Amino acid sequence: MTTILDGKASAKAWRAETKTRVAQLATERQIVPTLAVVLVGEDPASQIYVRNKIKMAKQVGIKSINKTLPTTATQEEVLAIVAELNHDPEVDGILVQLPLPEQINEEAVLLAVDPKKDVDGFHPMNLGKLWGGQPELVPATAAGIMRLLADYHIQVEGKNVLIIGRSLIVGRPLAGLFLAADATVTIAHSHTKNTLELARQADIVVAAIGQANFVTADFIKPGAVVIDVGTNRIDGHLVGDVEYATVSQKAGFITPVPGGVGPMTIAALLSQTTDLAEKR
Ligand SMILES: NC(=O)C1=CN([C@@H]2O[C@H](COP(=O)(O)OP(=O)(O)OC[C@H]3O[C@@H](n4cnc5c(N)ncnc54)[C@H](OP(=O)(O)O)[C@@H]3O)[C@@H](O)[C@H]2O)C=CC1
Ligand SMILES: Nc1nc(=O)c2c([nH]1)NC[C@@H]1CN(c3ccc(C(=O)N[C@@H](CCC(=O)O)C(=O)O)cc3)C=[N+]21
Repeated sequence: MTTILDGKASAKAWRAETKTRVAQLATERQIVPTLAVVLVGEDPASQIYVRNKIKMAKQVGIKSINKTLPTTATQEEVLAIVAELNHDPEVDGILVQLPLPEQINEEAVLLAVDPKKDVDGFHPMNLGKLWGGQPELVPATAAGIMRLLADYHIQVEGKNVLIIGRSLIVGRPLAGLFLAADATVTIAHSHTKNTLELARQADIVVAAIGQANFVTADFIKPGAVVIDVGTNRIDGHLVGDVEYATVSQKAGFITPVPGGVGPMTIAALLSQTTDLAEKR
């Protein structure tokens, strides 16, 4: 029997906790947690994220500020907006949607975000803290995945974890969190020669690749935990990186897409924005 890791339900419970904290900030300190989102261009996964994020923020009482720029925006324009948000005392968290269009230097933009407002945890200082074993501001997808595992009482300590994908948004920070939680972590990427063999030995497999149905039942040890981060649009449908129909027959636990990691990402972001507002 496979247990479906219901990210939608878990995220709902987490948002309810956040909502209580937001209400407390309003009554006790007249503070409204505020999240600023910078979106440059029209990346489809980013558009899904931004749309859901705005809706959920509203639901818990967090104020959203949206800065949307065309695909043709210059680096100076993006940096000017980041500087403005850094200096705005009402803004608790700043999130720059990735990927950025190619004319913009991603590293320079992420470095420009005030590390104290870096709600996405992408600033080198926050990534350094995470890799140093002292996580503070943690990328939302990674934080959301760890919370989902905890909600289902899935033990991480001593487990063999394979993360497929090494992006700044998902693979790298998640590896840092699993390591901090005492798992044995392997990261596979496009140069890895034996991803299939590595996956077959893993107790927990995380797919963060961006290719529909990449992970098939062949990859999975019976009873393993499968976390599907992929958000691929195929003929107007959202599908993950895992071939759900077959893998769900073999796995012990699996996240669906939609309704798995996505909602947890948003819940994590709202919780972390509230953490920052509490520190004002
Ligand atoms: N649900 C959510 O909350 C979120 C969902 N996503 C989704 O997750 C997916 C991944 O996103 P993101 O991490 O940003 O993607 P990136 O494109 O930045 O990274 C993809 C990673 O997959 C690796 N990869 C590509 N092909 C293979 C292969 N054949 N074997 C092993 N590894 C491979 C790449 O390796 P290399 O480094 O060598 O190129 C890279 O590290 C996307 O579908 C995205 O939309 C992303 C963030 C949050
Ligand atoms: N700086 C930055 N941080 C990110 O975390 C980031 C990013 N940039 N760029 C884009 C990717 C993608 N991403 C998603 C988050 C939630 C859903 C989500 O809510 N998914 C719902 C979709 C439901 C629907 O269909 O609307 C679900 O899976 O159930 C999707 C995608 C975050 N990313």
